[in-house]
Amino acid sequence: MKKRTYTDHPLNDQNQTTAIIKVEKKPRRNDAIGWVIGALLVVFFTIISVGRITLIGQFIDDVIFTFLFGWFKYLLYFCCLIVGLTIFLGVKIKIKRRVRWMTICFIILTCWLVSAILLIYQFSQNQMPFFDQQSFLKIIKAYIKNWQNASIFSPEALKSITFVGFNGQWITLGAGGGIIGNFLAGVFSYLTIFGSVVLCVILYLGWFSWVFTGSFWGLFLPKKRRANKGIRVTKLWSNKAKKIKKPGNNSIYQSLNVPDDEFFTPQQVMHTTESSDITIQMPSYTALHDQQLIEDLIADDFVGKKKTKQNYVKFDDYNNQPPQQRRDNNFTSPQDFSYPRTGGTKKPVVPQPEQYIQPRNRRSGLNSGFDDNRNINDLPVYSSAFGQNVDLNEARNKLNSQADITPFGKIKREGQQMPSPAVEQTSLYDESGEVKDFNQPREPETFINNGPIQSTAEVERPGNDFWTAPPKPQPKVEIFEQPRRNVVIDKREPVVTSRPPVFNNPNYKLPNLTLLNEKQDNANNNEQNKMAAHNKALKINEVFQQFNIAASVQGVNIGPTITKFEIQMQPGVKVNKIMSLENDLKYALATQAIRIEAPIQGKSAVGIEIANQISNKVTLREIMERIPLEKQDKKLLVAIGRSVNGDIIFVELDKMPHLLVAGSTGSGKSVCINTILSSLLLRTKPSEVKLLLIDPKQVELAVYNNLPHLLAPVISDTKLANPALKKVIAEMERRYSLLSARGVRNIEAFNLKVAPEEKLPYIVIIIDELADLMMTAGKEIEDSIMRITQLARAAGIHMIIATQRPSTDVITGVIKTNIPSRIAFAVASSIDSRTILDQSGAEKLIGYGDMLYAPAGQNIPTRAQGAYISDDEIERLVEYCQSQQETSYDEDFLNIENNHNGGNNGDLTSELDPLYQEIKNFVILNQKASTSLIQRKFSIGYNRASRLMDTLEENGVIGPQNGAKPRDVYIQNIDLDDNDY
Ligand SMILES: Nc1ncnc2c1ncn2[C@@H]1O[C@H](COP(=O)(O)OP(=O)(O)OP(=O)(O)O)[C@@H](O)[C@H]1O
Repeated sequence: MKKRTYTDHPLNDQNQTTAIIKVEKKPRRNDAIGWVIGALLVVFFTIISVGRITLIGQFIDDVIFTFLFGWFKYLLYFCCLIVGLTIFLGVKIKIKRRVRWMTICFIILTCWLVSAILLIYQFSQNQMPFFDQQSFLKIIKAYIKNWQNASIFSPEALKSITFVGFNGQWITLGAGGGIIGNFLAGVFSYLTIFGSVVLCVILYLGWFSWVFTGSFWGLFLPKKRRANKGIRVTKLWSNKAKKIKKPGNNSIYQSLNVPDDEFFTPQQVMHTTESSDITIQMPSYTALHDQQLIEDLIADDFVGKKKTKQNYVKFDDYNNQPPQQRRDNNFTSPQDFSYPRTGGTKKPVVPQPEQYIQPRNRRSGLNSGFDDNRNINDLPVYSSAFGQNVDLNEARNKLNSQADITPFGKIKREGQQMPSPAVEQTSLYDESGEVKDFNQPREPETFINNGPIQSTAEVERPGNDFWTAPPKPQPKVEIFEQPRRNVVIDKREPVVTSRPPVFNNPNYKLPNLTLLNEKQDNANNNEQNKMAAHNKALKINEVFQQFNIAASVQGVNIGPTITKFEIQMQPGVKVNKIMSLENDLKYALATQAIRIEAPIQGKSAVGIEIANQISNKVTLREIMERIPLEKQDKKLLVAIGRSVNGDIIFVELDKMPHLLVAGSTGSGKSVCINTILSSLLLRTKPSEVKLLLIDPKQVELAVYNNLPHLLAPVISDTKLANPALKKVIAEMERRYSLLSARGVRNIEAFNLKVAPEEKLPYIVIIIDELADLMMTAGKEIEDSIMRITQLARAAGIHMIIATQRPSTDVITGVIKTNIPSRIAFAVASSIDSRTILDQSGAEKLIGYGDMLYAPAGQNIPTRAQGAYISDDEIERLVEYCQSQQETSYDEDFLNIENNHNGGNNGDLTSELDPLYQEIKNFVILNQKASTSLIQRKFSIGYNRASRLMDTLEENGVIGPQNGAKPRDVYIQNIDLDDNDY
């Protein structure tokens, strides 16, 4: 059966940002009574059986437990009791198949061991021979006779049968491991009775090894070679604690603790539990409601009757909002809502919106189960209250217009189109693999992972409260059309000269992965690529035959954009012979895009990489979803892409510690930078990572301009780049003195020692076109880069540099030496490739994100398809981050601009912007002032808007920036004509 995950869900195939979810009052699950009755029965039968109370108890004890399991029955009774109690208490335990097998093996082995040891005891009493041809029969016969004598079927027991009370012996010597144990001990007694024990002990050790390492021999292998697939137990629970407990890295037990007043994505839980063999869901845990709600939606029929006691929640919208915002936003309807929880502690207090969808026949008939293949559009359509057929999409639209909620929790602005996710292509690779360390323990630490999935979105991480100010509500943006005039109130207070402390929103929630596009089902593409690969393999073999080379294709890896054929040669054939066939292969396969890797890293095979017939996009989301659990607290972990094998590649920037990205124009550099930036936004709060973006091209990084993570506005003036880098060097030196004062060696150790508000955030500098900077101030820039890259690692400062001119005057020897990790996208010539990677190969890449990735210390680069993120997704992410916290730049970095402009910051009024007067009027009339509002209203760029805000502040029209609070407008309801500010 197809494994079902949340992302497979038909609702998610709809390419829609919103799913309508119905929440109805459901105080108790329907099956709860059944559970309690079941639990009571289990406990009841356990007690009467173990105590041999009543005839039924004696019968069950004798016939099922003692006969089969012998002494082991007491352990089973204990387990039954525990199971009964857990059901009764509402604890749910989900066990994977391999654990069931492990349990069965444990029972069998234990029974065998007990019986075998008993035989040795009998041998010591001279009741049992060392070796006998009739051993097996004797043992079985003796066991059955013994059992019968001790059971209610013994002649004595039958004579004096008691219906209630104890009867018969509790422990009979012959019981041992029951018929199971005696059977095995009997069979293996032909190895002599000691041989049987020894074999059983060996198997026991193998069993332990299986449990703790995932393989029979694992425990006996050196640590490095162990599969490390031991069983994992996850406990899901929730309480009022604000922090989620961090799962232990190595322990088999992990605990996912979700504060019960917050919501989290089903993916987060599903992906956590997917990697777990035993999932224990505590009664306090209520998070699967979301999933339940989706399933209910699918299971429901839809009709249009109106009903009052129900609420509709736009599932994605709600999940995507920070709790603070959920509370603060003035939704027209619903205003405040919460999912009802089991136990019914929180009830929705909601003005009831009109209702268009209503469930019918819950869990009955056609809809009672979950059908993997059902599409939401296949759902039956019933007559609606509007006298016409309404399908789900229509209902959804109608609801949207009523509810007036945008996907990101803001008030919908008239005429504004909400971003709809672009359809992404991704490949469907086998996702059931396991976590593989790519090049550990080498640094930088890079991981390729196909394995257990862990969504990291929205996981509150402990120890990261760098906050300096209490939570502030997000302002609601409103625009008044009618100005009020003629009353003058000057609200000005004494001018505050010092900058307010940097505001950090303590309720800042990491963006949810649902903001990113889903991966698309590429089954068709994969099928076609598979067929094409088969034909290509035949052609490659033909070429070898034609040139009398004893080699053939032995393996094929179909990646997202490239297929890699593994060629094996007969002994004595030179690798160079295959290399020399490159042009002939190109000819035979009618393609230019061939790259030969000789040999493949870690294999005695030569790789021939050929572009796929159809390429699949690799989405950022599919990579982020597969970050393993143990990496979830790594702040600087960023997604790179997928290798030709379909493995996930991601990297920790702090281990890297700097990255050079180069490739010709249109090869995918900017997308790569965007995925790196987006990975950081998805995993870090503004207090944890600060970004300095230098974008001489002016267009690539402009979208990030309002991010709360920024140290300074995106620097697009090349003249400002070096002063900014100098500021970073100064910060680096300051950090070094802080580190040495504390006697620590790096920022991680420092942050562990200091109070939350003193913690230092990481700084990531991104330069998206080094060539432009090198042209303006080559030597100085090179010096600054050298200083930062040489020293900044311990201070938590990392640099990513991109360029489309991989020539030696841009990527100088100094820069190359100091930036050991490189990504090469397609370039024009092998010389360019050598400049980037010190070897050729990048000239054979096919562009569009096709890359060679060479982390520090890895000689042979890995070919990969870069992760893709669309502009829509980036906008959504940025908007989400911005909606939670306003931008507050570092004063030092803001001063760069002023200093550089000749220190004319006190002279802002001297060159008034032509829009100044108009904007001032607008601000006063509406009593609202924010950079983004002005940007939107007057369609101007960020820099200009923020300059205008500064001027307004300078002139006393508005107050200083105050964290997330809206700025004060000092002049209220003014007669504009009388005002000369
Ligand atoms: N990982 C990827 N997957 C799929 N398509 C990609 C990927 N990366 C880039 N592309 C495609 O290539 C186009 C160019 O990418 P990008 O803008 O990143 O190139 P660039 O190297 O930054 O170019 P320039 O230097 O001119 O800015 C994108 O618009 C996109 O269509």
